[in-house]
Amino acid sequence: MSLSEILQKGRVAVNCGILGVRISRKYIYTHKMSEKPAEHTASNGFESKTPFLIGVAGGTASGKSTVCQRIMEKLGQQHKEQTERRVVCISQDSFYRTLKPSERLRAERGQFNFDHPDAFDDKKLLSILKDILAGKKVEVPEYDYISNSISHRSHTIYPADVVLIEGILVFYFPEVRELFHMKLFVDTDSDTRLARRVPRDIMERGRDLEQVLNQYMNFVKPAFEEFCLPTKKFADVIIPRGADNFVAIDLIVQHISEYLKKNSSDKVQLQLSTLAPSVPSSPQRSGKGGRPH
Ligand SMILES: Nc1ncnc2c1ncn2[C@@H]1O[C@H](COP(=O)(O)OP(=O)(O)O)[C@@H](O)[C@H]1O
Ligand SMILES: O=c1ccn([C@@H]2O[C@H](COP(=O)(O)O)[C@@H](O)[C@H]2O)c(=O)[nH]1
Repeated sequence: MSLSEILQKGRVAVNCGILGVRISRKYIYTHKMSEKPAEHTASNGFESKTPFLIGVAGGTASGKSTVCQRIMEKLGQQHKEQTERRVVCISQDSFYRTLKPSERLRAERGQFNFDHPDAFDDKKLLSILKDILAGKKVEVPEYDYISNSISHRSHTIYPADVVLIEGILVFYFPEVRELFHMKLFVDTDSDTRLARRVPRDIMERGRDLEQVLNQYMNFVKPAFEEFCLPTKKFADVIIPRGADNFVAIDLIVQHISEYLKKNSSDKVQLQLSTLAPSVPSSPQRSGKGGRPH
């Protein structure tokens, strides 16, 4: 059964161990109304030909970016020129707010809470998302984790059919949350997340082991429990094990590709070469004997 068929079935909460699907009444309404998805009557108040906006939340290092990357790859978007992309991805990290001098000093000592909602400029995020939904081209800054600040570089996000926005707290701010047509939550076990965050922060974000562990225990873990985890309830689709969950990713890709196909009469043909369901080739992939997370 395809994800869209599941979506037509009514208000259900399914978790078959592979893919947790939680569908709100509002969401079903949106999709039942959208026989022609190109003109989806958005539940977010934006009507007609606005991009299909997908929020991807989950704890740090749960695999949000990797899941988005897989979705882009499977839709043949990853290697396209920015101007040609029909699916684009943005990170919430681009919307960290500028720190005051005293906060900057604390951040340098690993004593600033980057996992608290106050660390973000949610108004700016909201305004950019509204521009995207209005079909505008926007500039999204790059975040520099070494200097703990927005860098001088930015990416131009051209109007696209589908926009993914990933981040730890994308479902936290109600006005932002309400803009999404689809909400995904990447649900990866916390030990696995910590085991991934340590090497990533050391190798890619210029931290040392002590800093990473202190920050994790003092800020990341408590803030995850207080602010991120409670937003799981807003998700339409929960993806256990993140990017390892080939079945969930295939279902999501199938749903997006159906949307794109119906929306593509006047646009370039999609290259859906990799849409066939992935065949489990290892115990880890099939879930038999793989890592227990
Ligand atoms: N399924 C996976 N198996 C192994 N490593 C993974 C997997 N998913 C993500 N990673 C690695 O874990 C780290 C965090 O993943 P990432 O996708 O950046 O998470 P997030 O965007 O949620 O912070 C990265 O180094 C990434 O390469
Ligand atoms: O300057 C910064 C900004 C953020 N962080 C940490 O990043 C993660 C969010 O990014 P993910 O890719 O989702 O992990 C968050 O937990 C912050 O603690 C940082 O360390 N420094």
